[in-house]
Amino acid sequence: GWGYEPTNGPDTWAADFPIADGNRQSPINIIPKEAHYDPSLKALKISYDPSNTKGILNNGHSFQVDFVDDTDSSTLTGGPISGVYRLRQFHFHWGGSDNRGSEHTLNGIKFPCELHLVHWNTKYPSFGEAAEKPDGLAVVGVFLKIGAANPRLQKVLDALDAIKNKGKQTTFANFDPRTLLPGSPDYWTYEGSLTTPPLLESVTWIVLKEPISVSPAQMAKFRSLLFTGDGEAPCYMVDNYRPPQPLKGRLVRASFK
Ligand SMILES: Nc1nnc(SCC(=O)Nc2ccc(S(N)(=O)=O)cc2)s1
Ligand SMILES: [Zn+2]
Repeated sequence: GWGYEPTNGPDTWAADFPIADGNRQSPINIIPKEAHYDPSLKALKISYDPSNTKGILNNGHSFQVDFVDDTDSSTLTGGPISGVYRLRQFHFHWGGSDNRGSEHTLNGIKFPCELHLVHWNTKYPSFGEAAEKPDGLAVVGVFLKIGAANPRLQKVLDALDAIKNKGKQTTFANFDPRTLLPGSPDYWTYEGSLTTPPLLESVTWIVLKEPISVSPAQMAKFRSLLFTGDGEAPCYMVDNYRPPQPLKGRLVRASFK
């Protein structure tokens, strides 16, 4: 199956997922000077209910915190989207060292890590259905930059020892992902795709301008996870990021001047 090694990594994905060479692929390199300020863009409205937290899973590509999404209790509205999108899960992408790891880049600069909060449009009956529609998903991306330890991350990182191997999951409750968001509401937005197979072109990307902090020791926790299952030759879960893809004429809009 697909992965991030030389034999199954991003450069090989087009063989099984031809949409990899599509016209609205993600991530992209964001060049702030080439983004278009759009005064009609609304503020993001994010409201999460921590009691919707369902669990934490090592899926062999990243780890994700899953949310109960059978009601409108954890939602994203406003910003560039219309209607109500429900939080499904959040996960991260990171590098084997601090000079790489993010999927989106800023003026070609890679951050050590990037958080994705995945939401689906409730005009569709399920995540799976929404994932197949051009306006089906909205993912909020947050850059992490090396600095002081981030206490908001710690509860997530403390759960990683219990999900070291692919397929492992454990209970994880009462987490408010809002605590992971930076103070500034400023964002860039563009029409893109899932950044892993099936690479579906169904994502309205909302990338926040202000990074949050992560310490070197906290980055080491991310890098302690394994891509591999129990009993397999261990392979550290690092460099699980897709590099930037061609813009192909797309507009990147900014919510700020
Ligand atoms: N019918 C379908 N069910 N599930 C899928 S794909 C499962 C899924 O959530 N994939 C996913 C892949 C990448 C991203 S990301 N990195 O945020 O673009 C988010 C989510 S398609
Ligand atoms: Zn992601």
